[in-house]
Formats: sequence, structure tokens, C-alpha cells
Amino acid sequence: MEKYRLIKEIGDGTCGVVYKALDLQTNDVVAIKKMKRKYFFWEDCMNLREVKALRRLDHCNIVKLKEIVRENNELFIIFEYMECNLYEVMRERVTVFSEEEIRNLMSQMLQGLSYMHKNGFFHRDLKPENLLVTNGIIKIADFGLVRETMSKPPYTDYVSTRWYRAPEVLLQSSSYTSAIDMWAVGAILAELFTLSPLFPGESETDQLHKICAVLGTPDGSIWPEGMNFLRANHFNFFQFPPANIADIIPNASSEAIDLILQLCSWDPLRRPTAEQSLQHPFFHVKTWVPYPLKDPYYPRLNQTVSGATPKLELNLWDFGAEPDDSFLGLTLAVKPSVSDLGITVLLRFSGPMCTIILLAPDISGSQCYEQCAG
Ligand SMILES: Nc1ncnc2c1ncn2[C@@H]1O[C@H](COP(=O)(O)OP(=O)(O)OP(=O)(O)O)[C@@H](O)[C@H]1O
Repeated sequence: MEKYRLIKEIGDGTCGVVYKALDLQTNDVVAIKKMKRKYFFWEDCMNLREVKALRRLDHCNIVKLKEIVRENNELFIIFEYMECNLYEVMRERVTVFSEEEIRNLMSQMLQGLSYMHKNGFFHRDLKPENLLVTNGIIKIADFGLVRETMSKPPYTDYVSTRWYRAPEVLLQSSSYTSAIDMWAVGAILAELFTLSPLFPGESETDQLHKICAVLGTPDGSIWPEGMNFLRANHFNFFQFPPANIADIIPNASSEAIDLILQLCSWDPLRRPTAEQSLQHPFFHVKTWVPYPLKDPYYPRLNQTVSGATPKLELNLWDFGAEPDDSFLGLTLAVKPSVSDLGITVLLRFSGPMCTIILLAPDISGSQCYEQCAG
């Protein structure tokens, strides 16, 4: 670890203490998670869910794993550094976010989540503290509870922070799916509007009551399978009618409220997937193009953005290896198809993967599109 100089502690979680540090070889600022337990074998390190998942996930809205170091039976996981988490961003806000800002953050989160779900993982602990933010770019972090979608239930281990925990998990279903992440997304979306949690339960029972007080008590027509969970848990709900969400989130548009209600459906089968959520009318407003322009971790991207005119032709000299040890960055600028918007298309390759990024220099954002193989 002599390669790194610790700067300060930035987080203390269940599994590890996180430090801001400097990579003395590259001068990159990094985040180092020092795991609290000892690791006596490399095999144990490589079998860590967080490591296994992050080695396979490469997306601009998922925090990048740079390196793993085991020294004196201690394990250090080195990530790209992010300035803060979404909880801190919300805590420090004096005014509420505009709907456009929320759309931007949400679309990034959903793109990362959609990629992750399609690659066979669900997170299980989405919450504002686990969404890291730098210059308006949001990345999903803390994969300590991640699961493979193909892994077989029962899932009996503790899952997710209470306020963002889906009802099926609260009712101890052991065969939940990636829909539990979508519930958390709904709760986070609501919180972005009000800057306070939608379901701030003080215990597991209180959590269910808080959910009932907002959504109304479910019955067999709303969540058929849920009735079995209730019986199995001998749980008696207080009878609540659904609240008017527009009263709870007065600054949200009807589209935003509809998306929150769909994501926070009692029945996991009725929740939209991350990909379906991105198709929701909430995201389809005029010429809005999600995703912020500035990403300090991709200098080539910034160069293009800061330039007065977008590159319009294919520049072969743009193919150069980036000095980034986590991926081979190749950038290609091509003529935009929507000429009046001056959009620049960037293709960034990472191994067999390719990220297509549309940059719109004269409007408020750019779109990071799906990854494709080959
Ligand atoms: N790459 C990073 N850049 C900057 N800060 C980070 C980074 N990774 C983590 N942090 C900070 O450290 C905190 C704890 O990190 P993390 O959630 O990964 O640890 P944990 O032990 O798994 O925590 P938890 O108790 O949530 O499971 C985060 O909330 C965040 O504020």
C-alpha cells in the first residue's frame, strides 16, 4: 500500500472504512475501502460479492473498481474517487431540486441499474448514501449485498436499509427479485422532491405502517401473493386508505407521481423494470437530454465538451489509449445525425464493451446510452 498516501477518512460503513487517498504513481485521487475483517486467502477476496460483481460491471453510472490489494491479511479495495454521496447532497440543499435536475439524476441511476440488472446482478441496498456524486454525475456504489439474479433463493441474509426496503423483504419473502431495487428507486425519487424520506419507519412494523399510510393497505386484488406473506407472518395491517401523493409531494408533476406510484407498487410484479422506467413519460419532456456534460474522470470527454464547436468528422487520431488502468479508452467523434442540436457522438470502448455517448454542447446535458458487445 506504499503506492498510496491516505488523505482522510470519508466513510465508515458496516464492512469497511473508506479513505480518500492519492495514488503516488499516477497522481489520481482514489477511494480506498479497508475491509474490517481479515482476509487470509486471495480466494476469499476474489469471492467477495462486491469484488466479483464490480469486476464484471463497467458502466459510467457504476463506481469503478481500480485495484484490490491484500497486505498483512488486510484487504483494500481501491475505487475511483467520488466527491460525495446523494444523502450529503440532499442534506446540504437549501432549496428543492428542480424537476429537470431530478430527471437527470434519476436517468443516470436507472441507466446504471438497468445495465446491472441486465448483467445479472441486483443491488439489494440502494439508498442515497450508496449513490455517489461528482459534478452532477451519479454512480451506484457499495455492492456488498449484491446478488446474482440467477442465484437460487432462498435469500435469507439481511437486506437493505429499512427506509428503502421493499414490502416483500419486510414480510420476509425469501424469493424476492430485482424488483426490490425498483422499490428503492421509487422511494429515492420521492425523496429527491421533498428532501425527506417517504417511508421513515422506526422499526420493521412501523415501516410497513408508514408504507400503508401512504399507499393504502393492500388487499388480494392489489397484491395477491402478499396476502400469503401476511398470513405467514401473522401480520395485521392497520386499515389505511391511500393518501393523495400530490399532497405529500406537492412539487412533483403528475408524471413524476405516476412513476413513483408505479415503482412503489406493493406487488413486485407490477413495478416497472429500470429499462421500462426510462421509457416513462416523466423522462420524455421536450428536448431534454439527460446526463451532465462534465465528467472529470474522462478528460477526452471534457475536451470535446469544452471545445466551442463539436467535432463533425471521424478523427482516426482520436483512437489513443487513455492513461486509465481500469479500461482502454478510445474515443471516436462522428458527424451528428441531429444537426441543429450539434450533438457529438462518442464511442468509448472498454474491452469488448462500447459506450455510446451523445454530447449536446449547447443544451443542458448529454445522453449515455446502453453498452453493447463487440
Ligand atoms: N468511491 C468512493 N468515493 C468517495 N466516497 C466513497 C466511495 N465509496 C464509498 N464512499 C463513502 O464511504 C461510505 C461507505 O462506503 P460503503 O457504503 O461502500 O461501505 P460499507 O461498509 O459497505 O457501508 P454500508 O454500511 O452502507 O454497507 C459511502 O456512503 C460514501 O460516503
